[in-house]
Order: sequence, then C-alpha cells, then structure tokens
Amino acid sequence: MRVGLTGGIASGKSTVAETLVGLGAVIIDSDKIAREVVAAGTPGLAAVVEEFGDSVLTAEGELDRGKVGEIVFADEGARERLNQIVHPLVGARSAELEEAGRASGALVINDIPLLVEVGYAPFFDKVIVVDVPVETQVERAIGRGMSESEVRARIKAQASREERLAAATYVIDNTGTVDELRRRVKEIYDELRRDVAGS
Ligand SMILES: CC(C)(COP(=O)(O)OP(=O)(O)OC[C@H]1O[C@@H](n2cnc3c(N)ncnc32)[C@H](O)[C@@H]1O)[C@@H](O)C(=O)NCCC(=O)NCCS
Ligand SMILES: Nc1ncnc2c1ncn2[C@@H]1O[C@H](COP(=O)(O)OP(=O)(O)OP(=O)(O)O)[C@@H](O)[C@H]1O
Repeated sequence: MRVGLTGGIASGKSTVAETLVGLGAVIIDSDKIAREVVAAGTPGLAAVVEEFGDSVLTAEGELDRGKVGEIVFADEGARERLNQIVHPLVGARSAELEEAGRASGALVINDIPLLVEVGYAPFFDKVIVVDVPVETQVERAIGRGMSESEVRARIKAQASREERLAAATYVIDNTGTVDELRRRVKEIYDELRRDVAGS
C-alpha cells in the first residue's frame, strides 16, 4: 500500500510527519531529498547551473537557495525548468528509500509537498491532506521567519485547497492545537495499520 502525505506550505506536514515517526512510521521527505540531489558536487547541481548559470551558486559552490527561490517563485517558466531537473531525481531517490523502508516492515509514508501539483495522486492508494485556510498558512510561515510576499508567492505556485482536498483519502484539519493534530494523526495511523494488516 502506497501512502502519500501532502499539504500547502506551512500547513503542518512536518509536524504530522514527526508524529508519524513517533508512532513507528518511516517518512520519505521529498523536501529533504530535493536538497540532497542538488548538494555541492552532484550531477543535479551541475544541471541546475547549466540551466540557470553560475550566479545561482554561493561562493562555497553550493546552491544559493534564496536566489533560486526569488527567480522561480516569480517566473512560472523558470519554475517549470527547475522542476523538470529536480523532480525526476527526487522520484528516483524516493523509490529507493521506499523500497528499503518497506523491507523493514514499517508503514512507509511519502511526504510530498507537491503531490497534487505534480499529478502523483493516482499513484497512491491513500492520500493524507493537511488542510488549513490560506491566512493560517501565511501567519504560521511568517511566524517561522518568512516574509509575507515570500509565502504568498509560494502559495500562488501551489495547488488550491479545493484541488488538494479533491485528492484526499484522509483530511487533517490543522486549525486546532498541536495536541488535537497529534490525536487525529494517531487515528489515521491506526486505521492505516489495520488496512495493511487486513490486506
Ligand atoms: C526553489 C528552492 C531552491 C527554494 O529553496 P528553499 O530552501 O527556500 O525552500 P524549500 O526547498 O525548503 O521548500 C519550502 C517549500 O516551498 C514550496 N516549494 C518548493 N519548491 C516548489 C515548487 N517548485 N513549486 C511550488 N512550491 C514549491 C514547498 O511548499 C516546500 O515545502 C527549492 O524549493 C527547490 O529546489 N524547489 C524545486 C524542487 C521542489 O519542487 N521541491 C519541493 C518538493 S519536491
Ligand atoms: N496546530 C498548530 N497550531 C499552531 N502552530 C502550528 C500548528 N501546527 C503547526 N504549527 C506551526 O506552524 C509552522 C508550520 O508547520 P510545519 O513546519 O509542520 O508545516 P509544513 O507544512 O511542514 O511546512 P513547510 O511546507 O514549510 O515544510 C511551524 O512553525 C509549526 O510549529
């Protein structure tokens, strides 16, 4: 059984993922893998530099993420070109990790912020969507140090709430407290474990 976890920026995915790990699940974190595949010295980084030029590198030869963010969240064409380089690399690495996780007998959950945007929903048996209103996303992202314009540009580059909810098997409403969130996550985890045991 393939399980995906998604939600817009600052919706609470990492908090959900951390709770799932505490319950015994293995999480495959696409954001983390997306950083690894463009780390210094990787073919992924070389491909990004070929497309966007040397100016996206820091003095230390790493990807200047702030700069790339400024470019791609203001220009859909540039974002598409970056996605086309990074997403296949993330997909390949995720598949390897998923196989290893499954071999351990744990429930494996793919945390993919762009699951709906990239059209992956049909490849998952269950999709967990973390849902909050846009204004809550903005508030929480600002609380974590992002500027309002940065967060709104990212939200504009993502699926709408409605599009995400249409793909959901389970919806996690994260407008309450973190304790409430954790309780809902436990319910879903228990149900998924029962499903796996019964299949
Ligand atoms: C543009 C980059 C360099 C900005 O890096 P930065 O460190 O500021 O952000 P980070 O990677 O931590 O992403 C934060 C959040 O931004 C949003 N986001 C990131 N990339 C995208 C994208 N291509 N489209 C829409 N939203 C995105 C997601 O909600 C993500 O959780 C980076 O996000 C990137 O390489 N994006 C392309 C790869 C990608 O799609 N990653 C997301 C999941 S695979
Ligand atoms: N129920 C909640 N009440 C208040 N704050 C919350 C709640 N859930 C999460 N947060 C806070 O909101 C912020 C975003 O949460 P989190 O990092 O889990 O989201 P995310 O979807 O993983 O974000 P990103 O898309 O940036 O990776 C964090 O600072 C987190 O502590």
